[in-house]
Amino acid sequence: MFLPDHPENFNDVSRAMAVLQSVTSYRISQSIHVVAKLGIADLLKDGAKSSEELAKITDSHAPSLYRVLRALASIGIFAEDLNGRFELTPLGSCLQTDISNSMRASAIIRSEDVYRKPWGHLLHTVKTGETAFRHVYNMGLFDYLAQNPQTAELFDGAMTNYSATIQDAVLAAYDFSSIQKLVDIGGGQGSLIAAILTKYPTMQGILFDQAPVLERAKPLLEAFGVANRCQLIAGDFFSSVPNGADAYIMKNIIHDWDDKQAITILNNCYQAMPKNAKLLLVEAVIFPGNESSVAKLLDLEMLVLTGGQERTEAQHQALFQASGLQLTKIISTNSWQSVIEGVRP
Ligand SMILES: C[S@@+](CC[C@H](N)C(=O)[O-])C[C@H]1O[C@@H](n2cnc3c(N)ncnc32)[C@H](O)[C@@H]1O
Repeated sequence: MFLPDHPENFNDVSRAMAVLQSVTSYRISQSIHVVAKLGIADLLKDGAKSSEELAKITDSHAPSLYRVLRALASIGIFAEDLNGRFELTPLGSCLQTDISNSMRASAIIRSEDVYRKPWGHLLHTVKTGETAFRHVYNMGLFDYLAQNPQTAELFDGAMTNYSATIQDAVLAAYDFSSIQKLVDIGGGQGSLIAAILTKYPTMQGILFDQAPVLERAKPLLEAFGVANRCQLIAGDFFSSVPNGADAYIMKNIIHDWDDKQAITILNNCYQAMPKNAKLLLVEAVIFPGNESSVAKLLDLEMLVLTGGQERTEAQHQALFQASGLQLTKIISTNSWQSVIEGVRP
């Protein structure tokens, strides 16, 4: 956060500068987008390179690339040495491709048209309540992704990046040991179910998502060595979900949808669940108060892109109740997401 924690302690100029830093943060996101897209962090993983060398490999304009790298070095993304060569820093390392804490796909997609154009229409959403994405593209985000496979691949990669940052916290906070068969509804590329199946070697899994997404999930499940215990089932969670498992998990699904749609998905789970089966949501819970909150900012992505929302405990409770489910507990994790556990009574 750029804004000072206690703005009342700052003078007029420092307050104005703090606001200006937030207002101009696009300079940073656009610059990170460029270096992520050019794969600069991957090119630096074996050692420092000059902007001329990097420009030659990436077919770029060296003086312009230098200015972008210099600016990013000023905020710790890279470091420039005395010979004008750039090297990776711990922050810049996160822009590499094949590492567990990679944010490269996230950095790229955030400044692509699929995100950037709708964000330019936030005012329209605030004036009318219409989701900016629908206003711009005349369809929902997931229909757009189905029609744009390259963007969809990037989106899945960004979700996988995101998941990697919280799934250890989920595994540490929640005991899955009583579960024999777990269905991950809208599980994307399967990184969460793969991590759970790895920790629980006798558990069987089902990864449920749209067919093209499942195609992209196969390599990840194979890489984790769990493909033989994880069935892939394609379908539409607005119609039905696989029957008869003793637990169902949905990570960052319900927040994509408005209350009516969320209740339809939850009720389809209810219909498929045997008595006493568990439903687990991995979602943010919005708490009252003005503390800085990842969830309150992510909520704006839902406002702009999907038409969903991040929810308070009472709002989650109301969704469960309207779907026939009983919310049993909310377990906070060592991340900004919680595990919300429910049961089919
Ligand atoms: C925000 S992503 C979450 C992916 C994954 N759970 C994660 O946290 O990384 C939403 C997922 O829902 C899937 N999805 C969207 N609409 C769907 C539908 N109607 N039926 C099944 N899956 C759907 C998308 O393909 C995508 O994988």
